[in-house]
Amino acid sequence: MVKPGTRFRSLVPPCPSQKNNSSGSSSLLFFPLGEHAALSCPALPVLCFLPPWLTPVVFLKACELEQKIGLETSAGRNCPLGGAERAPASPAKSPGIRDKLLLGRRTEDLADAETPTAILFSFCSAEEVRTFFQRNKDQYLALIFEKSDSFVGREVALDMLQYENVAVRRVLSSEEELVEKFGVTTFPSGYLLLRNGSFSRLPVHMEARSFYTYYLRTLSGITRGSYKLNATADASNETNASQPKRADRSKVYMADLESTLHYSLRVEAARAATLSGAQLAAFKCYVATLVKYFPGRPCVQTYLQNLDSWLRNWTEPELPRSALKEAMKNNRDASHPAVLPTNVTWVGCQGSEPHFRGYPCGLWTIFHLLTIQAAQSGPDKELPLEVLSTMRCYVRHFFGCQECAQHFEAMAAESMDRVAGREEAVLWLWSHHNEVNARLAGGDTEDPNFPKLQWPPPDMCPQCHREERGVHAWDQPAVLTFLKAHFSPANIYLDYAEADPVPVAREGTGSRLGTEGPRVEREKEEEEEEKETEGEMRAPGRPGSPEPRRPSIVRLNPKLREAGEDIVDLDSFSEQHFKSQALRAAAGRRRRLSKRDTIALDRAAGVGREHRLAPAVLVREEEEEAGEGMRRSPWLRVLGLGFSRLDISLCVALYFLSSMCLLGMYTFFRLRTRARKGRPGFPMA
Ligand SMILES: Cc1cc2nc3c(=O)[nH]c(=O)nc-3n(C[C@H](O)[C@H](O)[C@H](O)COP(=O)(O)OP(=O)(O)OC[C@H]3O[C@@H](n4cnc5c(N)ncnc54)[C@H](O)[C@@H]3O)c2cc1C
Repeated sequence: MVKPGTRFRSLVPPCPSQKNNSSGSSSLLFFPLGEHAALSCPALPVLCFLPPWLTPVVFLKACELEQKIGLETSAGRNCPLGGAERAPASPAKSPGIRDKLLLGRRTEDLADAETPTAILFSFCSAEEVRTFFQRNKDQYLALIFEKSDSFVGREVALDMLQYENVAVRRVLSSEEELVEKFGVTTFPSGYLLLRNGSFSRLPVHMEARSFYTYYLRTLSGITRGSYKLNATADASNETNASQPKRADRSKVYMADLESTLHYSLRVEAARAATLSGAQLAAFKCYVATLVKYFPGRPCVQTYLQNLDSWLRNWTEPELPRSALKEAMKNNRDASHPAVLPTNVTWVGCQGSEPHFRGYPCGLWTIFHLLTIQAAQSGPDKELPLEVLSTMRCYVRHFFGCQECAQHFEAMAAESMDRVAGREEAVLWLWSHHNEVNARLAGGDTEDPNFPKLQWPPPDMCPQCHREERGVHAWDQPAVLTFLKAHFSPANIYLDYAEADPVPVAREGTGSRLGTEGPRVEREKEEEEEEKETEGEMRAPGRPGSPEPRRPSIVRLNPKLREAGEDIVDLDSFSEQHFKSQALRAAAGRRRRLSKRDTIALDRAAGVGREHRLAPAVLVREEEEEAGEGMRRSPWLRVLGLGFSRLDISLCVALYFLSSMCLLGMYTFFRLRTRARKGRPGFPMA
């Protein structure tokens, strides 16, 4: 449970300015190996040609010298601004050797100016800005104007490294030409340049890292590298059957909620041939909670009430699917029609491709909605776990993604029981959903158009976010207020929902319930019902598709799995992005971007849930393989030099050759001297 005052952990190493004993080099842990090795010590190639006994001395001297040169260069020769603007090097903020080599230099002065390392540890000049779009294909250039002791620019650059079409550069406050050109008056402040030369200030609520990063990531055309590849690979054989719908993410859509209910009740829960024991109890509990708290249209509420009473009357230990199916049919002819639409239409939960989002998104939305409704309709301390326990039971017994269910169960087992009030339950679900978001962010199954953010993002709820000495923190009372408004019946919209079979009654559900979709023929509906509940279960959001829907699971970050319950990792995105970039760089082309780590949610009816771990394991293995270079042998880690295996092998080979060469020369001269000594002298004349 998120307790008041919980600190939200940042996985990106804290700014050196906030650390007391930082070496400042920890952020380099995840650098791509190539750069890492190259930066470890520039003397490496020289060392390879030295005989072993000279190595340590020369190595240390060379590194020392290089370090000095780096600093002197940045202080004077290359930097027209002089030493004044050099990045600080106080002992508390002292950067590591690699940082020192670059810190404070202009990006353009560096031979490897376009590498992440160069970008992060240097600053941008007017000339670089002028020629940027000629040299780069990016659509946007974000400039973070800041003072030399600020780290915001570097942090934002770091956060955005894996994103394409946008570049981030820091500009120092002393770069007069640029400061004047952009009319910068506050530091830090961010500006966005476009290819056509126009620019504007980043419209953020707060001049802080998370606000900049969030804004940049949501710009149109910004993609994460891997997704571009994914999309290209998929483009040829994927067709999105459903029409894209206009959705506003600040709204909740009835079409999503009803589609989710239909799928969960008639497909997911009715998958087993019979329901009994805990499974039957979980189902009854789910329906009863829906009746109590789901703010549905009257026909849907009647439907749920009828089903609930029918279930209450069912006293047999086993409930066969055929009986349940019959009980779950719509009844349009009754004086109070009981109808739960059978068409599946995703609006707010629509993915950019059919295999993204959809049902799991709808399920989260339903349960958030239920926790909020429960919090607003009873004494706070009364049955605080009512909705959360229902969700836990539903997920455990019915949710088609078994691995997801296991993760959720683990989270629930750890802290759900400690929830003592209904509002706390709302926040528990919110924070744990964010934990899941953090774990899945950057994974292959994340919809590129809907990146997994810590929710609500700053533009949806600026007052929910705070920065305390550069570290992100949530304002929980503000979050609660926001959640209550977002998941309120007044914010549920009827766009694309099936026409209400009882139009008169619609008035009761509020003015938001306005627009309507075409009414589905009853026969067609019944046909669909049959299709949905029998035989092969089809994908929601993909009508007629022969393929089962495959919502997917992303492998877990074990580090995050270990994380305590109270921690919400806002910055885990950056960490994950950065790490995955390092892994990609190390693995080169080997990485298969994929649906390989996806598992099928839906399986043949009656079989229940299936759990395919193999693909996830494969990916994990692949990831381990990719990260091999990072897991160096202990003595190398102790040295902390960042040599790759290739470096070491080359060195060993060259050491061996040079030693052999020396030995050969020694033997040759020795033999020659001996031969000379032994040879009789020329007879004297
Ligand atoms: C219980 C459960 C466990 C899951 N576990 C896994 C798993 O282990 N691995 C896996 O690959 N997938 C898992 N999923 C699926 C995954 O969480 C997403 O639902 C899915 O990837 C679709 O993501 P989405 O982008 O639509 O957003 P979702 O995460 O599904 O969110 C849906 C909507 O809820 C809102 N929202 C987002 N975050 C919050 C929040 N913190 N609080 C309140 N509202 C929020 C947003 O409006 C968002 O559009 C799980 C789903 C559920 C329901």
